[in-house]
Amino acid sequence: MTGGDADRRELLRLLVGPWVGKAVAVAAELGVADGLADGPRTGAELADELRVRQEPLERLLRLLASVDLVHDDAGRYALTSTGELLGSAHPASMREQALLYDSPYFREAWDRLAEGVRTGVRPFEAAFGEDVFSFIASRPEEARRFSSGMAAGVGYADALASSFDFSGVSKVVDVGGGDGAVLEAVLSRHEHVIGVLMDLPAAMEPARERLLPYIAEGRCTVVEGDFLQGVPGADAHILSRVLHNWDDASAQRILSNCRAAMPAGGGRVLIAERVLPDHGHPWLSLAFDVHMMVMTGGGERTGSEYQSILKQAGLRPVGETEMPLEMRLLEAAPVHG
Ligand SMILES: C[S@@+](CC[C@H](N)C(=O)[O-])C[C@H]1O[C@@H](n2cnc3c(N)ncnc32)[C@H](O)[C@@H]1O
Repeated sequence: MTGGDADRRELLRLLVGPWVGKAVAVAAELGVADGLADGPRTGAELADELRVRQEPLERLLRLLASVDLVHDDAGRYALTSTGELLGSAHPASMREQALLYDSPYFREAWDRLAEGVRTGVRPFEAAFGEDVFSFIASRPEEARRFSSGMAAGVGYADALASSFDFSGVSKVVDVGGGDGAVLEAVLSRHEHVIGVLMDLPAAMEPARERLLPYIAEGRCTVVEGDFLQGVPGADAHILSRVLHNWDDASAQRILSNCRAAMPAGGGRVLIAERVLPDHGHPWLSLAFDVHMMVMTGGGERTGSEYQSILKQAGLRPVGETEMPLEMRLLEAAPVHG
């Protein structure tokens, strides 16, 4: 029978999803994981440390326990391995991603989803009258939060740096490289490679901060530029989570600009994206597909859709590797080269 208790609970689980997401973001904001990083605490100890009220904190913690972010350790709250990722000092910390996804402008853009589906307008632009990158450009606090939130979501950077054979590459350009988390992974693993990070002005400061050791060594430069106009030359161009922000015409333009900046007879474009399968419903990739529709007017593509935009840009796929978080590394080479 349909409409039984199990169906209703399942639907309710989805409907209250935003409440749970908000509770996780609030835990990140209050520093719950930092407060538990050195070991289990009673509710009273944690409330004292975080300077919050014990009773509402314990109710928040009970909800976090229901989704396996904390657990009961002999009457004290302790982090699970998932909960540890909300700690700001964790090497793979996702705290900044939790804070970014809770940004009011993310929510306001999502509030326009119905309008976007009804009329085809871009929800972010309907909400704010400009595109997301212009919006961020005039708000330094949001630019910083965007950079650190994106960097916290780059849990595939080491996989990218080790999946591709960089032995024949002397110079790499990270096109739209954000705060440089991907380029940092490449430069740290491949000491013979020099790198250029290219992005909009708002990304310059966080990128220079992260890449400072490599800039000091003379192995890295950080440059402002518009990838729709052109990109610096290199043996390899990285496009990590860039193409999914753009419609096909602009994505082709970015790829053509990389193609034009490749050395005669070679070069690679390394595309890190979620690639939609022809069949099946991978929830993470599909959630990001709708998120891209809301935020940028872009979207995730299937393998054949990537092949088609590569072809239009004079490129051909030459390799594909699975990475964590449903990400893939697509390698492309010039069609004639
Ligand atoms: C989704 S972020 C990805 C950042 C980084 N590659 C990563 O994977 O973490 C997209 C990046 O594209 C940059 N961007 C947007 N429009 C650009 C343009 N016209 N020229 C250069 N960079 C641009 C943004 O500033 C942002 O850093």
